[in-house]
Amino acid sequence: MNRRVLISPSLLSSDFGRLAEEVRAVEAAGADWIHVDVMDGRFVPNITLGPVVVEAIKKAATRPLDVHLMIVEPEKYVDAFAKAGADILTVHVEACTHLHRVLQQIRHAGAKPAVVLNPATPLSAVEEVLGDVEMVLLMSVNPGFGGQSFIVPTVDKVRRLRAMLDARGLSTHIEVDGGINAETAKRVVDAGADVLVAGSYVFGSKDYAAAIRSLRP
Ligand SMILES: O=C(CO)[C@H](O)[C@H](O)COP(=O)(O)O
Ligand SMILES: [Co+2]
Repeated sequence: MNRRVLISPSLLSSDFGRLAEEVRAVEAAGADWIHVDVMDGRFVPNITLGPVVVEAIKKAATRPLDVHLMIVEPEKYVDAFAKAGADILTVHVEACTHLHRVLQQIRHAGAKPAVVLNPATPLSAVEEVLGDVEMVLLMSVNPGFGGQSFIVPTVDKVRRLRAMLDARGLSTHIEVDGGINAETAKRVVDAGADVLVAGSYVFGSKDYAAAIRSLRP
C-alpha cells in the first residue's frame, strides 16, 4: 500500500533564538508537521522546553505540533501540553506505569494520543494499545540528543510493527525518530514507516526545502 509520507522536522536542531522564524521557514520548505522534543533531565539526560514554549511555537505554526514527551510521570503534564497547543502527544511506554490511562487522558484533553518505544523496548510492550493510538513512534537512536547515528535494527522493527498493524486492520501511523537522512529515510519508508522526524539533517542543511524533498520517496 502506498502511504503519503509526512515529514516532521525536529526543532531540537533549530536556532532556539529564532524559533518562530525557524518554524515558518520549515513550513515554507514543505514540513507536514512540526516535531517538538520535550526533555526533563530525568527520563533523558538533557533538558529542553515546557508548555510555555510550546504555546509560543503554536502561535508561529500552521501545521500540527507533534510533541514528543521524554519525561517521567507524563500524566502530570499532558493536560498542560494539550492546552498549550500540542496536536499529537506522544508518551514513552517506559515512562508510563498506566499507559492505557495516560492515552485516554490525552484524548480527553483534546490531543491525538501516540506512544513511543526506545530502541531496546520490544513491540510487545504496546501490543495491547495499538487500537488506542493514532501513531506509534519508534526511536532509532537513544533519546536525549540530536545528531546521533541511526540504529539499523529499527528497520526490521518497523517492518514487524507494520505487519502487526496490518494483521489488525489498523492504518496507524508509524513514525521514526533519530538519525534520519535521505538514505535511512528510504529504508524505513520501504519497511512501512509513514512519518519521518529529521532534526540535524534538515536544520543542518543550507536548503531546508531540498533536504525535506530528499526525504520523500
Ligand atoms: O527525539 C529526539 C532525540 O531524543 C529528536 O527528535 C531526534 O534526535 C532528532 O534529531 P536527529 O534527526 O538529529 O537525530
Ligand atoms: Co523526538
